[in-house]
Amino acid sequence: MNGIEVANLGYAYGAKRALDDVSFTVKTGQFCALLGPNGAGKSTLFNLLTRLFTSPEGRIRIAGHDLATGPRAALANLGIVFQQSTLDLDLTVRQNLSYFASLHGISGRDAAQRIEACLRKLDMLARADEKARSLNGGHRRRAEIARALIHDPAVLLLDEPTVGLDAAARASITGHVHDLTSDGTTVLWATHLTDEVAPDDQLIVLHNARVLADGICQDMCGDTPLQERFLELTGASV
Ligand SMILES: Nc1ncnc2c1ncn2[C@@H]1O[C@H](COP(=O)(O)OP(=O)(O)OP(=O)(O)O)[C@@H](O)[C@H]1O
Repeated sequence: MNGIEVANLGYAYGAKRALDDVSFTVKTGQFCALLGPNGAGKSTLFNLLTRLFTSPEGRIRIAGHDLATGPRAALANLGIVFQQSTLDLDLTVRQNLSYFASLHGISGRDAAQRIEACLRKLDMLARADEKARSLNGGHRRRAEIARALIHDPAVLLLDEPTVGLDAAARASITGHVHDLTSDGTTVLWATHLTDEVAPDDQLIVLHNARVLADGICQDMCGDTPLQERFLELTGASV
């Protein structure tokens, strides 16, 4: 089974085509970087994958579940990290995760064990009882990623999760999220930063509403640096 299947997806804002005949598959346990310049259609795609938007054009399957005909099962398999932080800054990290666990109907010992396990995956257990407000930007992001894993989703979506962070925090978060694939989590990571993509990641280049390229990064680039290859493909600046 694949983590994500998107087939012939289209979306328009009035006359403006934001996605046009977009198709791709992300295998279970694969890290997939969705790379595109501003306006490529990344946010629109995320809004469709999370069902904030719906479209009559095309089909989306999450962990084998059709998002249109089986939205409950599809969304239960989805963890989401939005570009803007949604932590409650007055709660501790543990309380933020506990709140999310409740929303998913998880409580008691089960919730406590999941919170510990998710925080451990992001190397955030030592900060569990600190208020979110006292954390730096990188740690806040790691807490949010841990929170997105609380219901053990098969697929994790992250929309430009490193925006506004320094190089060290970006590298740490990128590394932690790559590690999540080792237990079979499928990751779709939207970015416009080529240094967040590893050679064996799947890379989908989105430009002007269409998929320009889809493959394993090192196969796509050969000896050419990704930044250069990206510019060749899009003619855009990153
Ligand atoms: N509400 C809207 N009405 C009209 N056009 C829109 C609307 N939202 C987005 N668009 C257009 O649709 C296209 C795709 O936008 P989208 O936000 O999905 O791109 P993006 O890749 O996420 O860009 P960014 O990195 O800047 O967030 C762009 O040309 C954008 O101007």
